[in-house]
Amino acid sequence: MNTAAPSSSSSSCIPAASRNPNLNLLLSRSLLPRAVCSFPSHKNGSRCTGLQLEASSSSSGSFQGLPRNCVVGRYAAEPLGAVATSDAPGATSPSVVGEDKIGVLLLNLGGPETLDDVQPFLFNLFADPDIIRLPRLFRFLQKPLAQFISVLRAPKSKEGYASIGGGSPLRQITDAQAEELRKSLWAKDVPAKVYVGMRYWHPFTEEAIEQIKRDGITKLVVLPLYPQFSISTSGSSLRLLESIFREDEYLVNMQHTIIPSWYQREGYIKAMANLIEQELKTFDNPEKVVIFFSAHGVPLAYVEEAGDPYKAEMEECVDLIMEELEKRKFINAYTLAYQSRVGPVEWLKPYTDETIIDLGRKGVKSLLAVPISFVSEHIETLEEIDVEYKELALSSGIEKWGRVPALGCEPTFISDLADAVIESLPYVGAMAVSNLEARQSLVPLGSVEELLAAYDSQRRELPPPVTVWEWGWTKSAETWNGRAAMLAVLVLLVLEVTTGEGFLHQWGVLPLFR
Ligand SMILES: C=CC1=C(C)c2cc3[nH]c(cc4nc(cc5[nH]c(cc1n2)c(C)c5CCC(=O)O)C(CCC(=O)O)=C4C)c(C)c3C=C
Ligand SMILES: [Fe+2]
Repeated sequence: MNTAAPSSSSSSCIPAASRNPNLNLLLSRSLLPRAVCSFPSHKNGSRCTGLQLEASSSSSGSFQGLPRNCVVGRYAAEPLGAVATSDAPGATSPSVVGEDKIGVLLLNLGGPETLDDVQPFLFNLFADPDIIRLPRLFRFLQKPLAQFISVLRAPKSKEGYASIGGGSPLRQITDAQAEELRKSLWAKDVPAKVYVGMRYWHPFTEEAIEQIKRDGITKLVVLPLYPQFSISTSGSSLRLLESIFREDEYLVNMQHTIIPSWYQREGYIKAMANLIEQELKTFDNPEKVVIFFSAHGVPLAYVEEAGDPYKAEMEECVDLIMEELEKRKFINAYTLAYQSRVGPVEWLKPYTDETIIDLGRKGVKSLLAVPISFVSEHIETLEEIDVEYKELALSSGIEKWGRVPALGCEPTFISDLADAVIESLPYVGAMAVSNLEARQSLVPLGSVEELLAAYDSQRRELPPPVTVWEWGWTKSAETWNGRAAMLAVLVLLVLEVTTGEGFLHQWGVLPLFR
């Protein structure tokens, strides 16, 4: 039985110097031409032209099926001619390109570093209106609700983090990725400083921004470390960033650009295919292995009500990886499912656990799990996939189980991120000059709202992913009854938590969660 653990070498941080020299060919290549615009008004996947961001901001925000970021754009060829390397790699002073100091800000989720961090980390997560969006009238309940849910969930989450060594590895891995990216940029003659800004734990985005200001960065490339865009991940981080920028004179004047998603980049696709190929070869009969892509889920309402492009981007990403594998003569069966749902609302389907059981029932014997929505090892790869889903697979009739490691500092991947940064440099500060080509391709200063509006124009209320209460006969009645009941219960719970009195205390339930 093959129960091979993911090989650590591919996810460990290998010096940029050892990367494949052929990859330098990617340096001047544009973003994959295959990536088509699927803004709401372009449902047939036609290519973007002109002011897509503005055009889409007035549309309905409910776009099933195809919405994806318009990150195609042509690459304006000449920008790096002006780059002058003035520091040696490894120097600590901010990078200087001509008069400019270039910074790259990596945005990520963040994770609790100790078990004591778990509840406050969860509070930050649930206090985010892009994770739980309450009706306007009840916004004042966001923080008490976050407090309540985080206290309730903390014991289960702590168990998970305890089982992977007492905390999330995310900070360490993201720092290592930042360092490798810096080295790769320097090796490509782009001396830049790389910063890490987390959404829910240290180093917080605000801390990174303070450092960027202290370093006097004049041009900033913002790169969310999520390959696919979701309102709940990159969207949330970008919304926060824009609010920080708006309130700060220095930042308002600093030129920047944003790479909203990059799942379709050739280097990323190749890096994923490399890792999959490597793991496939550890099976006795690689051709019989079903490749099982498992992505972090989001509540269905994000896609169906708010227009989150996440599902469409995920599906396209899987197709691109499989096409790459086919080119390498791996014609395996494959499937995509969604994991890590929280609470009883409906999330994207099919669910990973149900799909594993189903595959076992259908007689599949070899399964290779591929985490697809995130580029670092984290609790959901190390605990949920490696322990829970593996056990489930083995008890469902699957005999051989393997798991592809997360990309981490895989050199092809890091080199491609560096290329993405370099390709974005011509667009830095593009809004200031209203450069149409730039607006078509990347997200310029001040345009985050426009980007989000493309998917999330009405900022609709989204059912909290963690609490639901439903009754009634029609769908609409159920929804409104559910919301009203849920809010009534929330008010009672908040009162109970804040006063220390109420039915849960009477029943002796609440102190259990303390
Ligand atoms: C693309 C990746 C992710 C999406 C989309 C996403 C949406 C999402 N997540 C929650 C709730 C939780 N997420 C938690 C941890 C967590 N989430 C992601 C990634 C995505 N989340 C990662 C990488 C991690 C792990 C970070 C780490 O510590 O290593 C947690 C905490 C862990 C737990 O208790 O299970 C929660 C809760 C929601 C509600 C959501 C979409 C609305
Ligand atoms: Fe999550």
